[in-house]
Amino acid sequence: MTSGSKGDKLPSRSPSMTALKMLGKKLMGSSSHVDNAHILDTAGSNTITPSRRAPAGRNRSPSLYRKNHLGVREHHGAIAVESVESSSQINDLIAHSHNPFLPAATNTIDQQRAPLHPERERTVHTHHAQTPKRSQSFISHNWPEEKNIVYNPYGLNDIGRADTAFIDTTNKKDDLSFYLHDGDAKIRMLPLPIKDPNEYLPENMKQFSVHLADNFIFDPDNQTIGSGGSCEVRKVRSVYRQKEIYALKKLNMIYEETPEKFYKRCSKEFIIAKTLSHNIHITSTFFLLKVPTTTYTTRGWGFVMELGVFDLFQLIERSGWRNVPLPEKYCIFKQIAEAVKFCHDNGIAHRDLKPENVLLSRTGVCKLTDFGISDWYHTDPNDFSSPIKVTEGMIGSPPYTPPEVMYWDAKKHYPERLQKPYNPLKMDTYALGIILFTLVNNIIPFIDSCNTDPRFRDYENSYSNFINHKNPHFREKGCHKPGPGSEYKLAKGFKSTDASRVAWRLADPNPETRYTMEELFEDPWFMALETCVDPCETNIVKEPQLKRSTTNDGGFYLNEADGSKDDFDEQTIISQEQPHPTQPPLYIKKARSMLEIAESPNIPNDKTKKTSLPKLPNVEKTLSTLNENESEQEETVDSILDKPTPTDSLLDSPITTPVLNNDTKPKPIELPTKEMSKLGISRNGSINSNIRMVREIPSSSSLSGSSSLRSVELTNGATGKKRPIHHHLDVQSTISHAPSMRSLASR
Ligand SMILES: Nc1ncnc2c1ncn2[C@@H]1O[C@H](COP(=O)(O)OP(=O)(O)OP(=O)(O)O)[C@@H](O)[C@H]1O
Repeated sequence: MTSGSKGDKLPSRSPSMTALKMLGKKLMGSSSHVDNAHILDTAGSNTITPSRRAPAGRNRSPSLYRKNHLGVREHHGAIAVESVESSSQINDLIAHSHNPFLPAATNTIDQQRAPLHPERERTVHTHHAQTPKRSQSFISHNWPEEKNIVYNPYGLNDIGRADTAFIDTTNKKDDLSFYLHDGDAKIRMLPLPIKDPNEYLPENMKQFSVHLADNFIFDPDNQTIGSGGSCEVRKVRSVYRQKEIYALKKLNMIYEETPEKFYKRCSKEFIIAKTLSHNIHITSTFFLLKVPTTTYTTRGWGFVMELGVFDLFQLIERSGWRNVPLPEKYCIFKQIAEAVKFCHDNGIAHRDLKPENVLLSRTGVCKLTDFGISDWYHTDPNDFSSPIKVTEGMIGSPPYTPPEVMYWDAKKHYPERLQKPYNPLKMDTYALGIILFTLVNNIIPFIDSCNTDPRFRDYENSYSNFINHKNPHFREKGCHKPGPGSEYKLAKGFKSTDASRVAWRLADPNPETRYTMEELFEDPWFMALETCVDPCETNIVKEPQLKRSTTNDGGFYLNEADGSKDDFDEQTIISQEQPHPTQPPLYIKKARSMLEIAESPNIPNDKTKKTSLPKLPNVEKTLSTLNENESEQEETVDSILDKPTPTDSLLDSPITTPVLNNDTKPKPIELPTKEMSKLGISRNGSINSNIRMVREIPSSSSLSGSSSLRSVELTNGATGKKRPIHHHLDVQSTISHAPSMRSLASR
């Protein structure tokens, strides 16, 4: 059961933090943070440079929920990659931003030479101020700098490509993709041809098939089950086993992003997500595929992922959440902590932890997702003994973003001296602390983790008060004395001074003394927490089968591994119809007769030879639905994919629990240098990928109720997936359609 009615067919925008903030406003009886600009004027003069004070009543975005990704830069241990820019400098760069890909010709030349000083070539570029036509929902977002585009010997692929003309996003006249909207002003269309994801993936991740339509079909209800700043999430089914349902995270190119940057950003997210897809607390990400244009989706790239039932935010916002016993909340917290630990153990900092990025499986297992701004945190991503790479710039989602990162928020106008490189791991531990506060108090503790927020100032004062008067050793390593008690507003809800210790130590405003993950896992209270999931359980969702792969000439290859499976009992013939005079024929298959199957159960399977395979049903339908204008286009695989894919009316199978059967152990990340170069990732692992905007929350109707899930959990008990201690999905909701939240969020 979700926050919305089951019959609701309209995808609802997420109330997200806006809703929490609204709730916070109600519960805490304080003025909204939209009014906080004046606080800047009244805050201590030592922290705010008068000349930089925000004018009272400055016009902030109606959307309080936002992610800022302005001017993120990385340091490599002691080696600074470039001089520190202040907010004002960043703003200057915004005003004079240029795209490192520019001009296209220069860019391709640049790609052919190794820079003498790659770091120097990374300059900060932001687009925050000069977006010509930004949709309302993007107003509050800072745009990622264009940086870290380094020597890319493989970028030669771009030479002569149609999309090189689109690289200049600062010059809208030349950027034809700017005009290629799908009707939604937010989303830009990628120029054709859509690039092959394999071009951007390291050898060990290259995929047999790169087209969604080869092996998947859209779920018939075709609903958006979630969306974020640069994605929309829909259900897809395996062509072969239609009961197997997965999530397709369709990635959108956004304003100011070049196609090349889009490809690099998405492939980086995919590589990280896939690398981590070996843990029960990480949402499995399977494939990075080309997605065709459909009735509701524009062409592009998308991830096929494990399907979550809903995210943790949606659970917390339910009215019944406040009745959830603390041990169950702590169980959720520990599961998230396990996920974060796994990321860190694998060299990755998540950097955007928040309830929206924790999905719940059908059996109530918490799974971390959204690695869109995650990064390798070692200076050498392949060497886990190398120093931690510190970060600069504003990233993340307030209030889960710690104070040391908030100093980089240009909107806060903090003095430069406060903007110091920070440890991304401490970002994650701080966010864990805020998540724990939120789980326990049913509300975020404050809106921004910085002193422009009066609630945060209260918290800081309480922190100092507790240390000065109650426990002077509180911040010392190994001190497990009781934390603050019920006399402190943000400790009361824990009903345990041990639990409050953990929350406060994690959300320590001072990063130097903040709990590390190691300290968290050594904390006696945390260690004693019982979870309903065995943390050693490595079973993850079964990877969908890829059996067919479209070739460049429109035919298909058969996957040797899967091709002889008995559920694939067709034979192929060559179609008489040719899609285009210049194109070779499409290969289609006809069903084999029972006699033929009996005579030869297995299909001859020679992977070196192109096997004639069926033109997929959806592609066939697609071809028949070409509209006049589009049919004038030369038909390539890409153009076929670009046509609407009709939904398959035969799909009416009930949703079933994906099979959990993978025993793969976590592996350290191994990313060859050349592959990293190809991705535009420097040796320090940095890449400009920090693009975040307003998110939406799935329509509740797309999500299943929990009553049937309990039985799933119990029947699966024998496989050891989850101990039936808690059922985290059983949270009542009586305010599923709070209009104020929805309407505010959808403004
Ligand atoms: N695999 C999935 N199964 C079900 N729902 C999902 C899945 N992945 C994402 N969602 C839903 O879509 C939302 C947005 O997804 P995600 O956070 O990955 O996108 P994003 O563009 O990075 O969003 P944001 O801007 O909030 O970070 C999630 O909060 C969740 O509600």
